[in-house]
Amino acid sequence: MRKRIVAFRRLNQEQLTQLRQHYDVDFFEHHEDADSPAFHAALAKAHGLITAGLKVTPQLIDSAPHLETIASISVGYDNYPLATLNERNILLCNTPDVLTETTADTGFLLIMATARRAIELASWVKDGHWKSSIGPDLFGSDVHGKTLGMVGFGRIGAAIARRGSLGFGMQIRYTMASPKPELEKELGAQRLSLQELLATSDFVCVSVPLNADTEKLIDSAALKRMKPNGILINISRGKVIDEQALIEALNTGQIGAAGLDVFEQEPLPVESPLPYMPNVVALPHIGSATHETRAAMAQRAVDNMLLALAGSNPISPVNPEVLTRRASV
Ligand SMILES: NC(=O)C1=CN([C@@H]2O[C@H](COP(=O)(O)OP(=O)(O)OC[C@H]3O[C@@H](n4cnc5c(N)ncnc54)[C@H](OP(=O)(O)O)[C@@H]3O)[C@@H](O)[C@H]2O)C=CC1
Ligand SMILES: O=CC(=O)O
Repeated sequence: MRKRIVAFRRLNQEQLTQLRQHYDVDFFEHHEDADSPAFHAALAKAHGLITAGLKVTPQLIDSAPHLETIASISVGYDNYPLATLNERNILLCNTPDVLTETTADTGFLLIMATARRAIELASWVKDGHWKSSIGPDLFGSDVHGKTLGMVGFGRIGAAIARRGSLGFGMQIRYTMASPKPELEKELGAQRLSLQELLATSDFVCVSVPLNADTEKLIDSAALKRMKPNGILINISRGKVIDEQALIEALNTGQIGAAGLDVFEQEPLPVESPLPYMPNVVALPHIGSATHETRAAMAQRAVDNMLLALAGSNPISPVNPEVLTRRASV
């Protein structure tokens, strides 16, 4: 009997055809489908789950007794109950590398847009305020030559730092990462404690994963340590920052501005003040959202799934210990 795959969002026809050469595939294209009886019925029979943006709970895993492999169309895996997956010997795969440069582009877009007040001033022009040349009340601040503090210095953090150092002559600091001697050499990066980095960086850019250690890492005390005109960028996950504390810090002028791609709750609740604050650039979680990169991520998920269900090693497993355990049975 052919194995079955549930595919939830973001796959194109070619990718579905590729999967269907080997497996029966139930495809659910829309976010709302996750609440449908058809989705749950399909999951009850599935050996593989390919998904983007689905909150996978232990209960959901319980309702999928045949599940062997999950291929997430994302690099972050805070949406998955890793302990439950490990208990059930379910392999989880993600999509590192293929989205690194695009997400770093978005990170740098936030740096530029906040420092130069680009969104605020574009609205100002649209609203018909441009009657004469602008004065200092609308000036921004330089990006080149400034200090960029990376909270997390992995794939995406390093790619943002590279843009800052090589393109804009920024001084790079990093924290919340093991020592990176090669990057220190390449970029002149300096490893500091979180407290030192916050106090000395013009831009603080968060690129750590969300987990128990990093939740609310940037809290009210951390925000108080930042420079008065400091700019906070978040390209990782909303819950790494205490959002209420951030709103207060922005309102009281404790920090200069924030560029945010991610939020505690997504989509951002309509009552959130963040998108309306002049010193905030709020984007709808578009770190990797280009045609090229989203296609590459979906393809990586398909490749991971095909390899894993065929009993081979996938390209990017999150919990490879499952493979070792399977091999020893
Ligand atoms: N906005 C968006 O659309 C996107 C957001 N993301 C987010 O960005 C995150 C980072 O991605 P990526 O750079 O590829 O990941 P990496 O694993 O390459 O980098 C993570 C960095 O965080 C550091 N780190 C610090 N504390 C922890 C901890 N408690 N647990 C794990 N790592 C820690 C790591 O340290 P060390 O170097 O010592 O391992 C590493 O430097 C993703 O997890 C995801 O949440 C990713 C893609 C798009
Ligand atoms: O947020 C996106 C991801 O790939 O993680």
